[in-house]
Amino acid sequence: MKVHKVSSRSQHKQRNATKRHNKNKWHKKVRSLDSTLPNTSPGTAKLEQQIAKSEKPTVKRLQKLYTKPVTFIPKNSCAEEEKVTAPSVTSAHVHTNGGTELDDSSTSVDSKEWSEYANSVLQNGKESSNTELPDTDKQEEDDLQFHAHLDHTNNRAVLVMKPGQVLCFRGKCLLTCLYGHVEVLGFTIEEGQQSYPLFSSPSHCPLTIKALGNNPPSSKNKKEGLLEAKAIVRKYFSSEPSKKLMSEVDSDSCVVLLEPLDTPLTRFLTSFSELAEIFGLNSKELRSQATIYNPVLSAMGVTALRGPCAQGLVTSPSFREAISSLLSAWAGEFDRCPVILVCGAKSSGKSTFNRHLMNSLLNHTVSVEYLECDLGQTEFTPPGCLSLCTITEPVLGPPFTHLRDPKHMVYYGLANCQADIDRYLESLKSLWRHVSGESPVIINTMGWVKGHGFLILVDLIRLFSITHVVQLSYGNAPQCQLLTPEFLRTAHGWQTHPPQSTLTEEPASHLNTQSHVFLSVQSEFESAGTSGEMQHQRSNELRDLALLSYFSQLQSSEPGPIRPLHCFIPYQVPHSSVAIGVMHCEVAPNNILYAVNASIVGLCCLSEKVVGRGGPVVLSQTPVCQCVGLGVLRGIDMARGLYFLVTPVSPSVLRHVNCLLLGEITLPKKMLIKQHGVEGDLPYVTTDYSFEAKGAGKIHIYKGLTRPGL
Ligand SMILES: Nc1ncnc2c1ncn2[C@@H]1O[C@H](COP(=O)(O)OP(=O)(O)OP(=O)(O)O)[C@@H](O)[C@H]1O
Repeated sequence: MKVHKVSSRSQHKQRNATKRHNKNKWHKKVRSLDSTLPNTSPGTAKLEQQIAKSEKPTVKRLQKLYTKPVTFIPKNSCAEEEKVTAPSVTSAHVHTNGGTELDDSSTSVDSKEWSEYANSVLQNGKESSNTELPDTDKQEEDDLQFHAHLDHTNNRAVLVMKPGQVLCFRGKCLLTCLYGHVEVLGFTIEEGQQSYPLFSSPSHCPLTIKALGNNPPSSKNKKEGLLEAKAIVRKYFSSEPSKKLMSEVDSDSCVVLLEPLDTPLTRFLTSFSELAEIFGLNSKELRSQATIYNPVLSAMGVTALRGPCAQGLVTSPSFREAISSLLSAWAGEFDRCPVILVCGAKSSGKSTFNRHLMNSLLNHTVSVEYLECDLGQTEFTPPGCLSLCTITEPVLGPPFTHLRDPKHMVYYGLANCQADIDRYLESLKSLWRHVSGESPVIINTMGWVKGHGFLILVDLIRLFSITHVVQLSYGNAPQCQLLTPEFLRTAHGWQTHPPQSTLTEEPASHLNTQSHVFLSVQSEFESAGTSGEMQHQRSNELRDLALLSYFSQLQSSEPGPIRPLHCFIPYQVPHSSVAIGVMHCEVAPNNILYAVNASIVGLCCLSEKVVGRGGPVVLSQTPVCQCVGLGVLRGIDMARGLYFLVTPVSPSVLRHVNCLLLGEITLPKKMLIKQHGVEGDLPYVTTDYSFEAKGAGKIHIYKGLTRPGL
């Protein structure tokens, strides 16, 4: 897209445009002002350390938010179900494949392919059904049997699990607990609760559903429990479920409903050929034929795993102890809510620990606050953003499946903070001012634990009055000095110094002199400390996934064709109403529009009013201000003095945006190279390329090659 030089004529026209749009500078379908949007935080936020001493929320995690209604099944649907169920596989196959129960109702999803696959699994499997198994093997084989029954009419399946049974899987589905309770990534899902989306992607370790059985102190006896469980299973089928399935139901069973999961996000991601298997198996699982043949689960989008690939989350004793003492810290008496900082070297398992901790806390409280300090591997926002989120729902998948609207966010614009540590810390301080102090706070940190990265950790502990430090390590020696209270007494940070130190630059009263509880966690999972090498595991791929996830919000919630970026009607905003700034490098003011065009920009709110004199308003310094989301500046009209911007941010919030910040976070190449439904030349992409062109850049394709010497 062309960017013209600013001319006085265009400036004049643009002044008129500004007048016309004086009130609604964001022109599209601007609705009423959202009065709930808080004011911009000033650039140099003063540190507010003390969280008010406050009451713990007495409400436990909401239960019975809504019970999933049992779908009405028309009377004649039995006949229909019978029609689609043609037995094609004998039960002998089922047992020899070590773990699949094939109810007769499930055979419609069976096929020759499946039978062949089943046989191939059989050859690699351990035993056949008529071989005498030692008791432990029998137990194992038994545990691998997933008793699931498919309801064709409603395209859903009921799975009966016995207490302690674990289903480790790849794929995605919607899970509702119908009877008993199950645990997924630390979160307990009980009968009567809402449905939860589960995503198990090869980008991360597989998810597991663990049956916890029924609550023992029940008012019902065993027999009543059994009858209740059976009645629940029956309710979900139009005809009597198979005898085999019913015989598995017991008073202490767990009964879950599984449904396929299809959302704008999953449709958008899988529309890219490279991401077609984003919820499939990883190469190791494929190679080791780690799947359990179960057509009912497969029909719901779930592939059960077995053997070494079915370990799921590995929790070492220190991992479990840390979680348990943090839960006790929340349950016990305290003057201040626990503020938990989780740190460790790259790929030591910080984010996974955080997810487990967050979910475990959500079993006991309605919300957890999450301060994101990791610019590269963000949990709830696009990369390059620092944020404070209030989390009320469990996170049951990788970050790109659970982006949330943050309570407050600052766009830093880079995937690491080395270039400007002070701006990084000022941004975090400005976010910290919005911590409520009524919920436990989890602080996620970067994997940069050496040199300046380590000094930043020391600062964070002091600045945010951390009550608990969880430090993850792997191997025989810790990757950096342990951040114990004793060490903190004399340690220097980037901005802070030990309180007694004569070198201190800030008054000691501003610093946390309280001590923290130190919890050391030894990560014992196989790949601890090694960056993911498999597809979808590399940091840059995960960042792209987060961005794709963010922009998937533009897609329609109804199934239909995927729409490329240029198909969305852009907002138009006058040059003079929004300031523009480049954060990651020096760009001459004359070239700034070349730089921002066709780029991702942070949509930010400056506290002072932006009034231009016609032409673009260029910032000379990078402000620390609130960011409400990201957008793609898809065009600039110099003649009319307008920016054209595509964003999923709602118009009511956009009205507060008066600053566009450009950083180093770029659009995923996939979004430019694979534009759906475009015939002929792809917008923004050319092969007729001149290195001389201003604002142009070559698309680098990452081939996953390791640099020599690494
Ligand atoms: N306890 C665990 N058991 C099994 N796998 C794990 C465990 N913890 C982490 N992993 C896996 O290791 C990889 C890296 O984990 P994670 O993203 O949690 O590490 P991190 O320290 O947050 O990484 P980064 O420094 O890049 O942010 C992921 O694939 C994750 O699924």
